[in-house]
Amino acid sequence: MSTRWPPESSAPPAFATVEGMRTHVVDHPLVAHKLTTLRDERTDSPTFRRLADELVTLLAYEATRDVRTDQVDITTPVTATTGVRLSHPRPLVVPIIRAGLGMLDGMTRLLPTAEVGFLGMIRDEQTLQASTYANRMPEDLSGRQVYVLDPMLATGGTLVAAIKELIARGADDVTALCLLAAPEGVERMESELAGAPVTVVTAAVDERLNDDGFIVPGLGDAGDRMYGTV
Ligand SMILES: O=P(O)(O)OC[C@H]1O[C@H](OP(=O)(O)OP(=O)(O)O)[C@H](O)[C@@H]1O
Ligand SMILES: O=c1cc[nH]c(=O)[nH]1
Ligand SMILES: [Mg+2]
Repeated sequence: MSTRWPPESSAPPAFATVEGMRTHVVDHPLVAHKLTTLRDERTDSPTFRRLADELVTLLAYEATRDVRTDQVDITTPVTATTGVRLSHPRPLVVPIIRAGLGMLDGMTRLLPTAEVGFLGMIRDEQTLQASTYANRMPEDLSGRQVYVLDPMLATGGTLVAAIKELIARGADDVTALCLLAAPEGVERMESELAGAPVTVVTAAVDERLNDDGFIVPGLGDAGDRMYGTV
């Protein structure tokens, strides 16, 4: 079950569980407002970058709902009490270069102590196959929570490959933050990562992919719009 774009009704937020993988569509008027401007072809690169940054911070609020914490004792100016702090080891944030880099500041604004790793991936325009051209991540991710940043979940090839690599290194809890997802990509994630500890948090699940593998209605090529290469 997913909330589709355009919305058909004032449906409640979708939070679906399929064999372990969860898809969470953040249903909030501010998210919808910013996403609409992001989609608009008239939006220029500086505005696109600013909106992507703002949207990530809103998504991150939901995506970090299960971030691990430890109880700590503190003393306020009034009395002793208990609270929580983020656990060690710290979460790892992995932006998928190129377009995912535009989501990094928005994420680390909420998680300033997170470690950051990098994956450079590109999707072949003809075959739509994803390949990795850069990998700078800790070798051992045993027991780590990881947040992957990629604005577009289209066929799912990029995110499935990225998440398989993280799980192979030992990550035991992976959350992907995407600005937009296609139903085809969500279904591929659910089938190829069935049973894996994976959550997708997105601002919307759109209608479909077109013949070129682009999300419809989508927002075009996120990397090109972010970095002005159109
Ligand atoms: O779900 P998929 O079908 O794999 O497509 C999604 C990927 O495509 C885009 O990257 P692109 O290859 O355009 O690289 P870029 O970020 O450098 O522009 C996007 O940023 C995702 O990483
Ligand atoms: O619609 C799409 C699909 C893949 N990558 C993008 O940037 N946009
Ligand atoms: Mg691109």
